[in-house]
Amino acid sequence: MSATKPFKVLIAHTDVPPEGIEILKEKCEILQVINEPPKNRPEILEKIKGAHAVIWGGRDILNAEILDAAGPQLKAVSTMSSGINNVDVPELKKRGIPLGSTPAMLTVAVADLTVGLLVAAARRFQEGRRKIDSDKWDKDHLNWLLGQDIRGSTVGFYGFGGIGQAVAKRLMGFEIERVLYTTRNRVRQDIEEQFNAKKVDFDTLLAESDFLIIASPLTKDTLGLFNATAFNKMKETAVLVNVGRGKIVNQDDLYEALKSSRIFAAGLDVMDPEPLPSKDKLLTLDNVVVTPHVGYATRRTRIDAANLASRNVLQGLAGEPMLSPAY
Ligand SMILES: O=CC(=O)O
Repeated sequence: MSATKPFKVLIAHTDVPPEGIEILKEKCEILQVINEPPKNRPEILEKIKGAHAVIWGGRDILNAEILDAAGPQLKAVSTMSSGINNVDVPELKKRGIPLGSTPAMLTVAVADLTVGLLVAAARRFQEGRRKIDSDKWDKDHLNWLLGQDIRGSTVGFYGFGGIGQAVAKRLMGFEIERVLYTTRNRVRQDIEEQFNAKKVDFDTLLAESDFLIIASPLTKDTLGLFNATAFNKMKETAVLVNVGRGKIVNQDDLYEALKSSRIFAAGLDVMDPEPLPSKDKLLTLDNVVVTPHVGYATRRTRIDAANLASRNVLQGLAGEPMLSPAY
């Protein structure tokens, strides 16, 4: 009976899989948001009153307005994401509220999609599809639609955490030659050995990568980092893949670099803005493959993320450190 349960937890998104939040039921009364975003904001503000914890499933902003509406008894928040750039972290910290996130649960699905984008961009999927659509399938020229080889290539990672390493693991099966990475801290030696990986500075990463994968969070240091200056240092045959955040790339500069064939192609799961308008100039290009930020959109990933978010908030409610703290 809900009256006997000590805690109230708000599930602030309609699509959180019930299997993932099952473990909350023993100790918590579950309040579920029913409306879809963005119409759910007033509903969240109403339902969060008196909640002890919240699972923040969507990409809308969790800020002081939400925390004020909840009240001082709020003890734990968890996202179901890797990125937490939609959360006002200083505000949560100021109030002493622990925040959990679920990066480890997303790694496999995002890594799979990253490899998909890399192959699609390298092998010109978008252009090929457009040729078919416009009855321009050319069967007479041997050099038609030649792509970039993955075998024997140097793959560069901007950000070489869980996702980057999972991508590298998958790409070993494609017989890549070596891995370069740029991160603040060097990864463990055994990981470097496993992938024949070497930490390099940003300019070396740009100059030597055949495939350059952005798998890092958006911070003030990464905002707009991949701009014209960066693209001008890359190989003309290089393929850029972004599964981090759209704003890490200066998209106008990327458009110019792709249009002028300064770089070969790009595969993007993240863009700026999101949703990307259907009339965006980027979509006019043949050498860009886009997916609508679906890196972690698999059924199992969603369940696993909801489950970890639930365990995070249960820990927070018990006054224990979260299993996957965001800070
Ligand atoms: O992009 C997805 C996430 O940050 O979880």
